[in-house]
Amino acid sequence: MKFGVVVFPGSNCDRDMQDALQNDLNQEVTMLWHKDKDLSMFTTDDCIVLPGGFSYGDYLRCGAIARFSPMMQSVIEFANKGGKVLGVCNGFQVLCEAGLLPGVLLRNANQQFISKNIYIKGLGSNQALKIPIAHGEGRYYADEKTLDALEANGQVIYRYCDENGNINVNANPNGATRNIAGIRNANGNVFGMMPHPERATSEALGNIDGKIILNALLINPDSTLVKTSAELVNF
Ligand SMILES: NC(=O)CC[C@H](N)C(=O)O
Repeated sequence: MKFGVVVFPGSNCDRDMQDALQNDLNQEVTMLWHKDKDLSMFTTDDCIVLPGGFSYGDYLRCGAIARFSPMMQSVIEFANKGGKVLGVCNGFQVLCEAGLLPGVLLRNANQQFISKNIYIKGLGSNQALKIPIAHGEGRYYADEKTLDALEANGQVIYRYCDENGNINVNANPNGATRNIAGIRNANGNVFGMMPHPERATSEALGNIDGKIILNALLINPDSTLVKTSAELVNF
C-alpha cells in the first residue's frame, strides 16, 4: 500500500506525516504538491493523506481555500471512486469544506489555540489513547439529524475521553458536539480527525499511541479505513 501526502502552502505537519509513515510504519510515501493533480500512480487500495497545518494561512476559514486547489479536485475524484483518504487536523477541516465528510470545525469553545496531549477512544473500545492536539478551530459541529445518523451508522470513530476512557464534558478540549474527535464517511473510505497520530509514533517522541491509529490504514482487509480500537490494539 502506498501513501501520498499532499503539501499545501502553509502545511506544517506534512514532513511529520511522511516521517511517521516512512520510518515508523515502513510505508512507501510520495509527497504531492497542491498545484499538481496527477494521482495515476495510486490505486484505490492506496491512501492519500491531507496533513495538518495552516493551509493558505487559514484565511476565510481553515481549509476553505485548500478545498479548491487542483490536487483536491483529484482527491475528491479519488475518494468518490473509493480510494482511501485520511485528513488530520487541517486535513480534516479541508475534508469537511470539500463535502467529503459531513459537518464543520468551528472555533474552539474557549476561543484559543490549544496545544496539548488529550485522550481519545475508538468505536467499540474502552482503551484511551494519548494523542496531541494543536488547533484553533477544532470544535466539531453538525446538526442533530446528521449527528444521529453518524452515530447510527458507526461513523463516529474517535471521541475525546479522560485517561480512564470516560467520555465527559471535562475531557472535551474544544467543545466538540458529543465529544467527537474523528469521523468517517458512510462508505468507510474517508476519515478525518483533529488529534495528530503522526506526532505519536515512536519511542523517541515518548508516545506510540498514534501508531495504533495509523496502523489501521495498513491492515484493513475490507478497504474500509478504520478498525475498531479493539482490533487495533492487537497490533
Ligand atoms: N495543526 C493544525 O492542523 C491546525 C489547523 C488549523 N490551522 C487550526 O488552527 O485549527
